[in-house]
Amino acid sequence: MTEHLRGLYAITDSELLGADRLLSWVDAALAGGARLVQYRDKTADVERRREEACQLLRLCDYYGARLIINDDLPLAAELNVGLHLGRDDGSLREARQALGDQAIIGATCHASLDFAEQAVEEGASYVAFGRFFQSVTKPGAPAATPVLLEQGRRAFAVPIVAIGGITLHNAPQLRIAGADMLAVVHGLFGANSPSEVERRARLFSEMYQTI
Ligand SMILES: Cc1ncc(COP(=O)(O)OP(=O)(O)O)c(N)n1
Ligand SMILES: Cc1nc(C(=O)O)sc1CCOP(=O)(O)O
Ligand SMILES: [Mg+2]
Repeated sequence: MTEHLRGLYAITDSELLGADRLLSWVDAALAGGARLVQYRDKTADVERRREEACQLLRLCDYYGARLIINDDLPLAAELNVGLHLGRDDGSLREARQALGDQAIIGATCHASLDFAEQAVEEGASYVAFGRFFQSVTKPGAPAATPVLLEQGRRAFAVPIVAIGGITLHNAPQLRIAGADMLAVVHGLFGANSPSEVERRARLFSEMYQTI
C-alpha cells in the first residue's frame, strides 16, 4: 500500500470537471504519474457518482494507481477502494472496521498535530494538512504553514499529505519540508487540455524522483 502514498495525489472537483472532462482529465493525470486519485463529487446524484467512480476505478487499475472516495463510506465499501474523511464526515474507526486493514483511509487534520495524533490512533493511513496556499477550490479552508510538515514528519510514522493551493511553482517548498504527497485540484486540473494536465502531473511527479 505505502508505495502509492508518495508523489502526486490528484483530486477531482465536480465543479471544475464536468462529466465531459472527468475521465480524460484524470486519464492524463495518471499518464503523468499520479499515484492516488480522489473522487470528490459534492452532488447528490448517487447513480452518476457510482458510475463515475466505477469508471475511475478502471482507469486507476490500468495505471496501477489507487482510487480514494471522498466523504462516502458506503460507496468506498461497495467498490472496495480507499476513503478520505474530513472532521465532520464520520468515524475513522468505523471506516477502518468497514473497509479492512488494507484500505487506504485518509484524514483531514487542517493545521493541527493533535487532530493528526487522534487520526493515527483511530486508524488513518495518512494525515492531510492544509491549506498551505490560497485555494481556488476551497478558499475558506483554515491555513497551515510548511513547518507543520516538518513537525508531522517527526511525530508520525504514517505518510503526510499536503493540500491547498498547490501549484508547480510553490510545490517544491512543501516537498522539501516533508510532504510525502502533494494533493492538488486546481493546480493540476485547472487546465485547458489533457496534454496540459499530463505535463503538470509529470512535473509534480518528477519532484519525487529528483529531490
Ligand atoms: C487529501 C485531502 N485532504 C483534505 C481534504 C479535505 O477534506 P474535508 O475537510 O472533508 O473537505 P471536503 O474535501 O470534503 O470538501 C481532502 N478532501 N483530501
Ligand atoms: C478539498 C480541500 N481541502 C483542503 C484543506 O485544507 O483541508 S484545501 C482543499 C482544496 C484543494 O484544492 P486546490 O488544490 O484547488 O486548492
Ligand atoms: Mg469531507
